[in-house]
Amino acid sequence: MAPIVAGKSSEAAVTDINGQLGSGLVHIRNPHLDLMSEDILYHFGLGTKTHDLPAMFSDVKFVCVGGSANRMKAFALFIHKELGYGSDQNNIADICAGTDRYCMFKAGPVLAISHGMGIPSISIMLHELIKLLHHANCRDVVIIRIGTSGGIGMRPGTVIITDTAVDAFFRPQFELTVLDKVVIRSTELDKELIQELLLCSQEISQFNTIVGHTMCTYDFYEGQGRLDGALCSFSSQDKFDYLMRACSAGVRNIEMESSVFAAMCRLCGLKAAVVCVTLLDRLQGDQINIPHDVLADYQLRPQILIAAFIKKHLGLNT
Ligand SMILES: O=P(O)(O)O[C@@H]1C[C@H](O)[C@@H](CO)O1
Ligand SMILES: O=c1cc[nH]c(=O)[nH]1
Repeated sequence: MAPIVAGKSSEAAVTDINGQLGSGLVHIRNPHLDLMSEDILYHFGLGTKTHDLPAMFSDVKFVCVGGSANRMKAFALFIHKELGYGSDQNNIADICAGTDRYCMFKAGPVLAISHGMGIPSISIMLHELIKLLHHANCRDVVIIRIGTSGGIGMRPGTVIITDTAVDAFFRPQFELTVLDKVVIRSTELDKELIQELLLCSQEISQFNTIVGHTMCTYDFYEGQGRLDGALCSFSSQDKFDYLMRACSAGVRNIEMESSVFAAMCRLCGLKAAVVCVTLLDRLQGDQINIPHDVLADYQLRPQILIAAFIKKHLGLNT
């Protein structure tokens, strides 16, 4: 089946998006939505008739997303304190408490949301998040994924800012089957935002941060060339050769959400970035066996960088 390549149509999309970016509004690319009298954001437990979304969210300027609910709650508490709103846990309530699919916390202009693991999970969250930002009339929103990853030839604890998310063939694209057609979308991320984040990390100077390609896979084990899953059909040499080819193609880390995140945010005119810490060097092994306190310290690194970035944007001292 011939895929629908996003080449020409995505160029048209960029023109569209630029127009939309002028107003700063989120670009919803679905004509059916206007015909609906109510929109239920089922996995958030929110809706346009049951909740006053503009009153709840119109001041949102930064959205931070990550896989784990606990990490995103910890980030919400951290940013709440960093922005000077205090450290009282009681001030942070889960806005999606009506459902256990995702959790969502708000600290002033910052929204923190968990997205679970993998492309299907983050993509459902993004559909509802992007519609939420649209219904709430949010403007000039920056969205950042703060996650964990496996590095390739990187010292564990290195923070990688993604320039382009690539697939398992190292192509800068995300493929989705829509009806019975394969749709291909670009996974390029905002260059200006990448440089701003890199500068921020140099200013805080607390950990090594680099810019590179991030490979996004559909699986943690075989899909990332691990030898320690329940199934494995390749040799350790095959694994090593594949990771070395990825490295030669510019891939510096591997995770499981960046491609659909980049593609959807780009098409909807959202300035987006992916910032992931590496938990291990995949050329050295597959198992994540670092002590709990080291893991906690590593997971904090993208949060520290993004907190500094947000504070800088808000004109607060870092
Ligand atoms: O945001 P997180 O740390 O969940 O991202 C990576 C990619 C997968 O979701 C998960 C695998 O452990 O970690
Ligand atoms: O190796 C790793 C570590 C975290 N997340 C991944 O997807 N892969």
